[in-house]
Amino acid sequence: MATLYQHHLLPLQRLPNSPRRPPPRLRLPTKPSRHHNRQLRPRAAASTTATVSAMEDFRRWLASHGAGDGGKAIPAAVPEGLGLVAARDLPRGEVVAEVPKKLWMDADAVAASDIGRACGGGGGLRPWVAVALLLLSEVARGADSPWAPYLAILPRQTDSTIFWSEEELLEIQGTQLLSTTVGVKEYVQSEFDSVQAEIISTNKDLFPGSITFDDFLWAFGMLRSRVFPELRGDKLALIPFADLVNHSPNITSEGSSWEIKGKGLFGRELMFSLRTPVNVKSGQQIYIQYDLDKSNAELALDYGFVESNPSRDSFTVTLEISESDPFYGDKLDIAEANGLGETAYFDVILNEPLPPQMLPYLRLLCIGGTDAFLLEALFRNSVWGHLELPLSPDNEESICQAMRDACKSALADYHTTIEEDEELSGRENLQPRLAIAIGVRAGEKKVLQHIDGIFKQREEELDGLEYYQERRLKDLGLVSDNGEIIFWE
Ligand SMILES: C[S@@+](CC[C@H](N)C(=O)[O-])C[C@H]1O[C@@H](n2cnc3c(N)ncnc32)[C@H](O)[C@@H]1O
Repeated sequence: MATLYQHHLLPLQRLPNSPRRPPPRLRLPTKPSRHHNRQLRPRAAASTTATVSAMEDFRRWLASHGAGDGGKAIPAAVPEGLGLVAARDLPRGEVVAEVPKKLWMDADAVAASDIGRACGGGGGLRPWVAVALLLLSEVARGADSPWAPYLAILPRQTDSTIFWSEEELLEIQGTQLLSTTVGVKEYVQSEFDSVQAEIISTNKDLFPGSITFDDFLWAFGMLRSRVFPELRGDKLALIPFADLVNHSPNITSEGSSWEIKGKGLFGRELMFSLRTPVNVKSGQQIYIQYDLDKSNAELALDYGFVESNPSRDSFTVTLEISESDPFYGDKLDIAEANGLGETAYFDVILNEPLPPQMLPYLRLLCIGGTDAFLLEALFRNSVWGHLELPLSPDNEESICQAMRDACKSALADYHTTIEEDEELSGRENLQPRLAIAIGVRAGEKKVLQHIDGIFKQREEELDGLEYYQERRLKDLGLVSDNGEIIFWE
């Protein structure tokens, strides 16, 4: 029988970011922004002044390195923290920021740095770990760092769930987002443990103060929220200036808003070039679309915001062939032959049909009794085709029941109802993190209700469906047009 995982309630006390941890000792950027945990650390008036001068330093730094593009976009304070504001009317497609490679924090910058020298060019490290270490070591250098004006304007936090306190995480109790957040932090912790042992503790000169897990998590969070999606993996790079551009849900164009091109003599100097995807009036903020494919949970985890668009509400259904299933081996063979495995993940989106392979996989999991003959080797090449349509009333009823039970039990694990969430979300002056929590948990529940609705409707239609045996008889010409079985007189 199938095992259905809806989500995992993870013990909060295991979060690596427990308040018992000592505060970070590395001096991280102090840019005040709305991302500061307002409840715990209200913005100090003095630091606002520091930001103004930090912004001026940053603009000067950009100008002195030939970054910009004729001053069309100006880094400025905006509701999302910092952003890019149009200095004049800009038509769609206009280049608004050009950033030469010498300013990027990427694998080549790591290789050329002391970090690169300390670890053989940095090539043995995961790309994000290498750039994270570069970021932290440059922060440690303070004013001596060539990137100092950029580092000074980076936020101390975003509203990504990786930065939430345990109390804030309680607001997403029972959600898949909590489970993912805990998993990501555990992953970052394990990477931190190894670089701490192998690089940080053995290169005290590069990291004169101690680097804590919170520092490393900050670096991870900066990369996660600022790297342009296509620049992941080996190409991972922080692009100062261009990375100030914020996201707007109103921009729905598919194409990329940026490119890397050669400039200068023989096009030798690489330049990151950002374009505005829409017309922007002078004084308005320039926005792009970060990623049309990300769910609200992914937006919350990566960037610390969500959208009210229902197509961002999604729930990942995890299905698994149970090892105790008497047909485990055959079912696994069939799943593998069709590109799936013992465990399969299906992202269901609100108000959209189920992913195409979900029903066949579910039917496979629930095969038993008189349908088991389909698992025989004789059917191996054709079985998936049969699974795409209902097999038998018993099998179809089992998948409906399994999914409806799973949805019911998942819905029972949330600590609020959709109605309560909707009431809360209508309140004024909602804290950004609470608004994210409400958006994600309401979205997950709506998707679970949507899945339940699909299987409820199917349950009601069970009698009217056509099953394998009828299809087979039809193929053999043994069923008349009105559905009667043809007998010989
Ligand atoms: C690439 S950075 C953009 C620059 C950033 N605003 C800053 O102050 O440095 C991405 C971060 O900007 C913020 N952001 C971008 N678009 C946003 C939006 N539509 N709503 C809320 N925050 C947004 C989030 O904190 C996100 O993690």
